[in-house]
Amino acid sequence: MASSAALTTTHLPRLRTLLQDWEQKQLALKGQQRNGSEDLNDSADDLQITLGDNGSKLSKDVIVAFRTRPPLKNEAADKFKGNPDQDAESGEGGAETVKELGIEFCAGISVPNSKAGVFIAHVPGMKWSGPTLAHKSYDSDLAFGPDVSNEEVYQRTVIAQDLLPLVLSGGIGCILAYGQTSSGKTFTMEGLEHRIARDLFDTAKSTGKRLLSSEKIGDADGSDVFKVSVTFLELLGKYATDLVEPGTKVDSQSNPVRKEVPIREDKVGDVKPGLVSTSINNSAELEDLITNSLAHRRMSATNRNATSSRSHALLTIRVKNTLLPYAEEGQLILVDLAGSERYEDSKAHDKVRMDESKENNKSLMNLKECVQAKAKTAQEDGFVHIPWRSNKLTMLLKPIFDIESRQPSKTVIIAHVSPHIQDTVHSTNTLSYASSFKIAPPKLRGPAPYDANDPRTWDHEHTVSWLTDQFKTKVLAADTKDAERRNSVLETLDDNAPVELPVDIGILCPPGATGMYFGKMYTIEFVERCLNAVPKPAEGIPKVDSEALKNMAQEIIGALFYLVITAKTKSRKELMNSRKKLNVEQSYGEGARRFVPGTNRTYEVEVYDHADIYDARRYYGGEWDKTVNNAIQKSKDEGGWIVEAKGNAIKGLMERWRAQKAEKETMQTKAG
Ligand SMILES: Nc1ncnc2c1ncn2[C@@H]1O[C@H](COP(=O)(O)OP(=O)(O)OP(=O)(O)O)[C@@H](O)[C@H]1O
Repeated sequence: MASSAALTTTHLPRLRTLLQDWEQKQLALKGQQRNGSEDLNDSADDLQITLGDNGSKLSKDVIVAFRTRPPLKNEAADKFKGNPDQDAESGEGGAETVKELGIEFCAGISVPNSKAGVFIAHVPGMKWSGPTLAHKSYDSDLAFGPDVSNEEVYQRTVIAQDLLPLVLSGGIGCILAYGQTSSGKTFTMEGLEHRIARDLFDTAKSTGKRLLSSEKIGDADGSDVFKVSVTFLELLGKYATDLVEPGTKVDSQSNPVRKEVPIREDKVGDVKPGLVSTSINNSAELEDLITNSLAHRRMSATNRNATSSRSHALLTIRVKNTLLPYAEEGQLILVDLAGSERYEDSKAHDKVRMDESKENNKSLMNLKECVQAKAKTAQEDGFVHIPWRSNKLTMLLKPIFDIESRQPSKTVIIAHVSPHIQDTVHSTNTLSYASSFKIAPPKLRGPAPYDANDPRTWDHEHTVSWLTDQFKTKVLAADTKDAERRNSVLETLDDNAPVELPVDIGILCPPGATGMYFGKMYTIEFVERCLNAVPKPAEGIPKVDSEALKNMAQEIIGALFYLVITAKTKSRKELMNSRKKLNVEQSYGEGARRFVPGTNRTYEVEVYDHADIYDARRYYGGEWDKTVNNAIQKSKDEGGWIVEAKGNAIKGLMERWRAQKAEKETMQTKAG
C-alpha cells in the first residue's frame, strides 16, 4: 500500500474518480434499500441515534467522538505540492498542476449521516495498475462532520452528557481533544471553553436556587452557593508551567519563559501542582482568563500548521458547594492535547522540538493506556490496572483515573482528523486510537447474592432497612450528645424504642430504589433528596434542623460509597488472586516479563504472576517507574541493550519484593 506521503498531484484525478465511484455505489445501495425495507432501516438508524446518545449518557464513563473540519482556503494546493522527482519525470509542475486541473480537494473522510458515530476513511494504495482506494469504517459514540458547528458539538457533548450538573454535584468531567496537528483541536476546545464560560454561572445559579429552596430558604437567588476557581497549566514535553502567569523573559524563539511547576503526588496521594488559582465570579471574568492564558500558550510552525500548539493545555475549573463545605470539589478538566505527529512530519524540527514531539507522543500513548483501562473498568467487575503514574500528563488527570476515588466522573474524548486524503494514514491512526475506547456498556447480569457489606447486592427492602438503621443510629447519637450536654441522667437508650426519623424513608427510597441506585448518586443529589423528604413535624418544628440533616445525609451517603468501594476492592483482590499466570504483556507491556540474559543477546522469558506484579508495583509506588526508567536511561547512555536492562531492573525489583514479603510472613508466623 502506498503511504499517503507518496501521493502526488499526478494521482489525484484517479483517486477522485475512485472516490466518486464509491459514493455512487453507496447511493445506489441506499436506493435499493429504499425500494425494499428502507423505511424500516432509516427509522432503525434514527432509533439507533437516539438510543446511542441516551445509552451513552446513562451508562458510560468514557464517550468517544470523532470530528473533521472543512478544508481551508488554499490548503489543498499546499498539501499537494507534488513529489518533485515524480513531477519532474512526468513533466508536471506540482502546485501549478493542481490549479491547471482545477483539483482543489480530495476527501479522505466521509461521514455517513444516517448512522450515529461512524467515520469512513478512504485509504489510498498503489498497485501495478495504478492508485487504489480502500474504505475503512470506524465507530464512535458521536460523529461530527465538517459542517457541524462548535455550538452543536457543545450541545451534544457538554450539555447532552450533563457535564455541568455533574461538576456542580461534586463529580469530575473531562474533555480531551486529540488528533494530528492542524486537525482542529484548538478550534474545538476554544469553542467549548467559551461556551462553558457562557453557561456555567447560569447553571450554577439555578442549581443553587434549587438547593436553597429544598432547605426552605425560598427567596435567595442561588448565585452565591457555588465558588468557582480556575487554573490553566501548560505541559511542554516534561516541563509544566502556569499559563496564567505572563512570563517576564523570552527565549530564543520569543516564547515567554516561565518557571517550572513541579508535578508530584503528595503524601495523601493528591496531585496538586502549585498553580495560581484564580477565583472567578462571572462569565466575563472566566472568558478573560481563558483568552489571556491562551495567548501565553507556546505555538510554533509545524509542517502542517503555521501556529501549531506544541504543548498540552489543561484548563481546570473547580467548583465548591458552600452549602456542603465538607463535600469534594467538582472539577471540569478541559485538555487541548499537543498535536500527534508522525516521525516523518516531525523530522524537519530541530533537536529540542524533536525531543518534545517524542515526549508528546509518549504521553499520548500513556494516555491511551489509561483511557482504555478506564473504559474497561465500567465493563469488568474485576481489576483493571490504570497506569496513571506513568507520566506527568496522566498524573495530572489522576482525578479521572483513580479507581478508588469516590467522585463520579465522565470523560469525553474528541478525536480530530484532517479532511484531506493526503492525511488519511494519520487519520486512520487517530481513528483507531480513539475507537479503541468505545467499549460496550456493562452487560446486564442476574442479581448477585445478598451481601450485607456490598450495597451493589441490596434489593429495595435491604436498602430501606439499611437507610432506616443509619438515620436511627445518627438520631440516637445526636440525642445522647444532647442529653450529655444538658447533664441529664440518661438511661441506656433502647434500640427498639420508636425513633422519630428526620426523613421519610418511603419518600427517600421509593419502590425500585436499591443500594446500587444510591451508590451511583452524587452526594449533593442525595442531600437534596433528604431535605425534600423531611416529614411534616407534629409540633411544627423539625426535630433535626437542616444543617444537621445535611451533615447526617453526607455521612450516610459517604458510608454507602465506602461500602461500595471496599466491596469492589475486595472482589478485585479475589479476582487477582484467582488469576494465575496471565498474559501480562497486555497489561504491563514487555516490562512485566523476567528477562534472563543469555548468549548473543538471546534471552529466556519467565512471566511473573499478574497479582504479584500488581502488588509489587503498589508497594513500590513511584520507585518502580524510577528504577526501571533509570536503568533504561543508563543502558541508553552506555549504548547497552535496553530490553535487557529493563528486564533486569524489573527482575531486581520483583526479587527484592519477594524477599521482603517472605521476611514479613516469617515474622508474622513467629508473632502469631
Ligand atoms: N470545524 C472547523 N471549521 C472551520 N475551521 C476550522 C475548524 N476546525 C479547525 N479549523 C481551522 O483549521 C486550522 C487548524 O485548526 P487548529 O489550530 O484548531 O488545529 P490543532 O489541531 O489545534 O493544531 P495543532 O495541534 O497544530 O495546534 C485553524 O485555522 C482553524 O481555525
